[in-house]
This record gives sequence, C-alpha cells and structure tokens, in this order.
Amino acid sequence: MADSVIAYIRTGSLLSNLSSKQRPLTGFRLSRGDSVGLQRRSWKNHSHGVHCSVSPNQAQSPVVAETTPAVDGNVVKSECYGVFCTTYNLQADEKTKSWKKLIRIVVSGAAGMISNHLLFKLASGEVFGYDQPICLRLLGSERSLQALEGVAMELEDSLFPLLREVSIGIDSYEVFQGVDWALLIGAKPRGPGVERAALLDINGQIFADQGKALNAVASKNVKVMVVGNPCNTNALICLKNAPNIPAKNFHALTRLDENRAKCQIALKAGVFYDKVSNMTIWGNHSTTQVPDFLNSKIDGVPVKEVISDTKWLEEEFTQMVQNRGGVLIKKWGRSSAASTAVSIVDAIKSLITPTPPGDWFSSGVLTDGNPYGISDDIVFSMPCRSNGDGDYEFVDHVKFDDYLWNKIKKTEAELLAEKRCVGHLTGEGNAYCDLPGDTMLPGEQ
Ligand SMILES: NC(=O)C1=CN([C@@H]2O[C@H](COP(=O)(O)OP(=O)(O)OC[C@H]3O[C@@H](n4cnc5c(N)ncnc54)[C@H](OP(=O)(O)O)[C@@H]3O)[C@@H](O)[C@H]2O)C=CC1
Ligand SMILES: O=C([O-])CC(=O)C(=O)O
Repeated sequence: MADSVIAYIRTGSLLSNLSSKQRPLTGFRLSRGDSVGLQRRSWKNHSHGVHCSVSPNQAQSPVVAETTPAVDGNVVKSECYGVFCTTYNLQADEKTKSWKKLIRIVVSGAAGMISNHLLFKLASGEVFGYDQPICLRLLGSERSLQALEGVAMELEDSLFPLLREVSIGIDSYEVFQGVDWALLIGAKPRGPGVERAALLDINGQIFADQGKALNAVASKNVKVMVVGNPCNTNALICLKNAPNIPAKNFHALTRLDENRAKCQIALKAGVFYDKVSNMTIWGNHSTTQVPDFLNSKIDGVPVKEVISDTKWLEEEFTQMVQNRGGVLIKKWGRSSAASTAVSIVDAIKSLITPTPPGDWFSSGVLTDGNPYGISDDIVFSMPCRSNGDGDYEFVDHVKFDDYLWNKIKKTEAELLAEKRCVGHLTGEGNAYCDLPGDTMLPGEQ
C-alpha cells in the first residue's frame, strides 16, 4: 500500500514537470493489460495523450519485462506486478478467447457518493456480465483529483479480474475518447440560497460541455445515463449539444423512483416487491413525478384491484414516492447513494437484457415520437421496453384516466418551463425562466 501511495506521488510529480502540451491527460492511468490479473505499471504513450501509471513495487522482482516509449522519448521498463504474474497462466487465458471486447465506461462525479457504490458494481461484473472486461474512466475536477486517486487505489486493491483499465482525468474531451457508456453523475448539489433557475444554469453548463465532448470524441453509439440533477433537463441539454449521437441514446435516471414506488405498493399489499410489475414513473425526477398505479400490477393483477383504497393511492402513495428522496436526506443527512447506484445498475441492465414479456421499465427519454400525446422535445420518464441491444421502444396500450392525465400535464408543464429556462444551453436562443414555484428536486424539501 505504501509503495502504491509513493508511486502515485512520484507519477504526479513527473506529470507536473511536463509542459501542458505534453500533458494532455490530467490524471493518470492504471492498466492491467488485457489478461486477467496482469498489472502493467508503466508510462504509456497512447494515441490520445499521455497516460501515466503507477510504478511497480520495487521490492518485488519482476517476472516479465517489456519496453514502452516514455513521454520524453526515453524508453522505460514496464513490468507485471509480483503475484499477478505468477498466479495466472496468461497464455492459457488467451487461448480460451472467451473474453468479450473491452467496453469503456466513463463515470463522472467519480469521487462522489453514488459513484463510490457504482464503480465497484461495474468492476465486479454484476452489471455487464462476468465475461465482460471493463475499462473505467473516472471523470472529476481539480477539486476531486486527490479523491479520484483514492478511488482508483481502492479499485486496484479490489483485484477485480474483469477490470482491465482504470484512468482518471478532468478533461472530458480526453476521458470521453471512444467510450461506450457515459454515466453522468457529477453535478453541483443545490445548497441553501441557490435558486432553482441558477442550479439549472450551473449544472446545465456542465451537461452542455459534456454533450459537446461526447459528440466530438465518444463512440457514435455511446449510451448516456444522466443522474446529476435536475437530470431530465440536464439530459435534454446534453443531447442537444451532441447532434451526432442518436437522441434515443440519452436517458435521465428515474429508475430509483420506479423502485421506490414498487416498494411502497408491495408494503401496502403485504407482498414482496418482486410481485410488483409494470410500474411507470411519468415525467420529471422531481416532486411532480407521477408514479402510475393505474397500469401497474401485483402478481399480474391491476394494483387497483388489489389495493381498493384509492385515497391512499392518489394521496399518500403518490406523495410518498415524490418525497422519498427528501425524507431520506432528513434522516441520513445526505441523499440516496447506494440505492441510486443500484437503480443505475437496474437501468443499464434493462437496456442490455430483454424486458420480460408483458413488463416494462421507466426511463427519462426524449418525447419525440411518443404514442401518449406528451409534448415533443423534452426528456420525460415513460414506459419503455428493450430487446436487450441497448436500445428501447415505447410501450403501447397504456391506460389513462383523468387523475393520471392531470398529473402528467403538471409534470409536463414543469419540464417545459425548465426547458425555456435553459434555452441558451440547448441552442434555442434566449432563456426565459418562469419555473413553477411549488415544485422541487426530490432532495430539496
Ligand atoms: N436521478 C436520481 O435518481 C438521483 C440523482 N441524484 C443526483 O446525483 C448527483 C450526485 O449525487 P452524489 O454522488 O450523492 O453527490 P456528491 O456530492 O457525493 O458527488 C457529486 C460530485 O459532483 C461533482 N461536481 C460537479 N460539478 C460540481 C460543482 N460545480 N460543485 C460541486 N460539485 C460538483 C463533484 O465532483 P468533482 O469535484 O469531481 O466535479 C462531486 O464529487 C447530484 O446531482 C444528485 O442530486 C442523487 C440521487 C438520485
Ligand atoms: O435531490 C437529490 O439529490 C436526491 C434525489 O434526487 C433523490 O433522492 O431522488
């Protein structure tokens, strides 16, 4: 551990000695090579800038040595690391050819609380499968650079066999190079005295910049999951700034709300939550969101046939889901992090595995072409299905009644107002902010 820390300091100081032209990646990269457990620790000269990795533990005698050009043109040695060289038969491993192509995943706000849960799930294989090698790119800022190193060290120390590369950086144009998934979590939290319009502007700017960077350098089929709040409008801003990426590839996370709604329905019905299906969250990830008890089911039976207490459904249940985040913050002193990470995993899995027949999942997606009559050109949570290829389609045959439709109109109005407020970031021209005063992010109450 001590060696590792020293190595970080050493590489950090080498980086700081380089001119900014020589130092396009602010941060450094830890690489495990392409075979299980092989931990190469080297300076590497990659096509997109310099990646610096941790020096080998000098006390260990290296088993394999190879040469890699260093940034200054000199040649330095890179070595596999002690026990990793001896415990795996790398040639045999390569012969099996059972590994899938590496996927590259960016997590922004990587030093934050949600990421602290999510990164370890991604690295473990539980999200993309236990035969899927992973590259993790941790995106942070000057503020969090030290903390990002700490996260990277913990990832190292976890010895995840599928985790082949870890890099940290603060320049989205470098970190987004060729990425397949962008999980955009980093955003400024709303503090006391910060107007909602100001938060939309501050965070919107982050997502406008990240949209531009994704557009320029990410895989053209990158899937983008926006978590940082206000996530619907941030996702809209992001996709508007990335015209070369299909707009369908952008999602705002409302899966946590869906999970919360399922749990409350299960509690009321006295069943375990695996019995609750077809739960839609409509609209904004805010206190106007609409958990849909009209179309959801308990053990295949419409919720309203199992729970006859309509007053509870319309009032208590709905408000409980809308306010769940805020209530948790009051108790915990911080916002939902572990359950948010779990819901991000659920949301990704819903896109990469076929949706069970008859069921659906909620995601905040662009409304264009929706069959429900919701205004075009906003990011709105709706019921979706996937055949497991990363894409989704809208669900047909959803019922509406006056109660549900009126609630949907309220959350739609809020999102249209948010959109007007960020016109300067979506390319629509001037912004005009007339946000309804009575609605909040889940954590704001
Ligand atoms: N959609 C959903 O269901 C949910 C969304 N959220 C949202 O997810 C986001 C992250 O939550 P969480 O991980 O708990 O938050 P943390 O505060 O723990 O981490 C957030 C990260 O955001 C980064 N950040 C980016 N820009 C700024 C800025 N201008 N000022 C301060 N920090 C900034 C910080 O990293 P760095 O310094 O590296 O930039 C920080 O590490 C929040 O916006 C939260 O509201 C939370 C729960 C549920
Ligand atoms: O407002 C927040 O940061 C918390 C949040 O989104 C939630 O718990 O749903």
